[in-house]
Amino acid sequence: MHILLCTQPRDTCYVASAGLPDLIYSGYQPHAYSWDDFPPLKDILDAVHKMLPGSTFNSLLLNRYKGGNDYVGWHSDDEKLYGSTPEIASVSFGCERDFILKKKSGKSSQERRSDDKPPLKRSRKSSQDDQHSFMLKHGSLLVMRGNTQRDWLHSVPKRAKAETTRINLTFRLVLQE
Ligand SMILES: O=C(O)CCC(=O)C(=O)O
Ligand SMILES: [Fe+2]
Repeated sequence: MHILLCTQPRDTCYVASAGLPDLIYSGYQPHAYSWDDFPPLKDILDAVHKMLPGSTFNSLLLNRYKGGNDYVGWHSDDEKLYGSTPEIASVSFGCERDFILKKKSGKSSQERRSDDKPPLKRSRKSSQDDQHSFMLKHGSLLVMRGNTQRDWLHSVPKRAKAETTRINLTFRLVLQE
């Protein structure tokens, strides 16, 4: 008998308002907990709504990185249920970790240029504009919106020096039909 264990390289938990369509990402379909199960998370949601007037979030994907071996690989949060221009508010607590944004291939600032540079020059390795790194500190709020998920990948790579736990909360809006 073959047993296939699919585990993520960090701990996750999903919280969502009642009645939303199920979240399925990278082959996972997490159980949706209720906000009432976690009053402190509801308080943080209220604080985020106050910080970002005009934005609405109704779900939360929580990540726990227990140390530098825990990570999230390159991905974009472009699931259909978030619509074409998802807004994601990401709050971090605990150990500082690097958060890296990398432009998707075909979207690089050089490839997109419509000037008449020779093809050889144009196909050189991606420019510095195509990757950005942010150190996400305890208590920080990072917002991704617009075409970020369409045009960019992001990751939190392994870091040998990160010894303590980091908790990250990504608030999202699941659209309803
Ligand atoms: O931990 C982070 O800062 C990012 C988490 C993330 O990208 C995600 O939950 O989709
Ligand atoms: Fe993400």
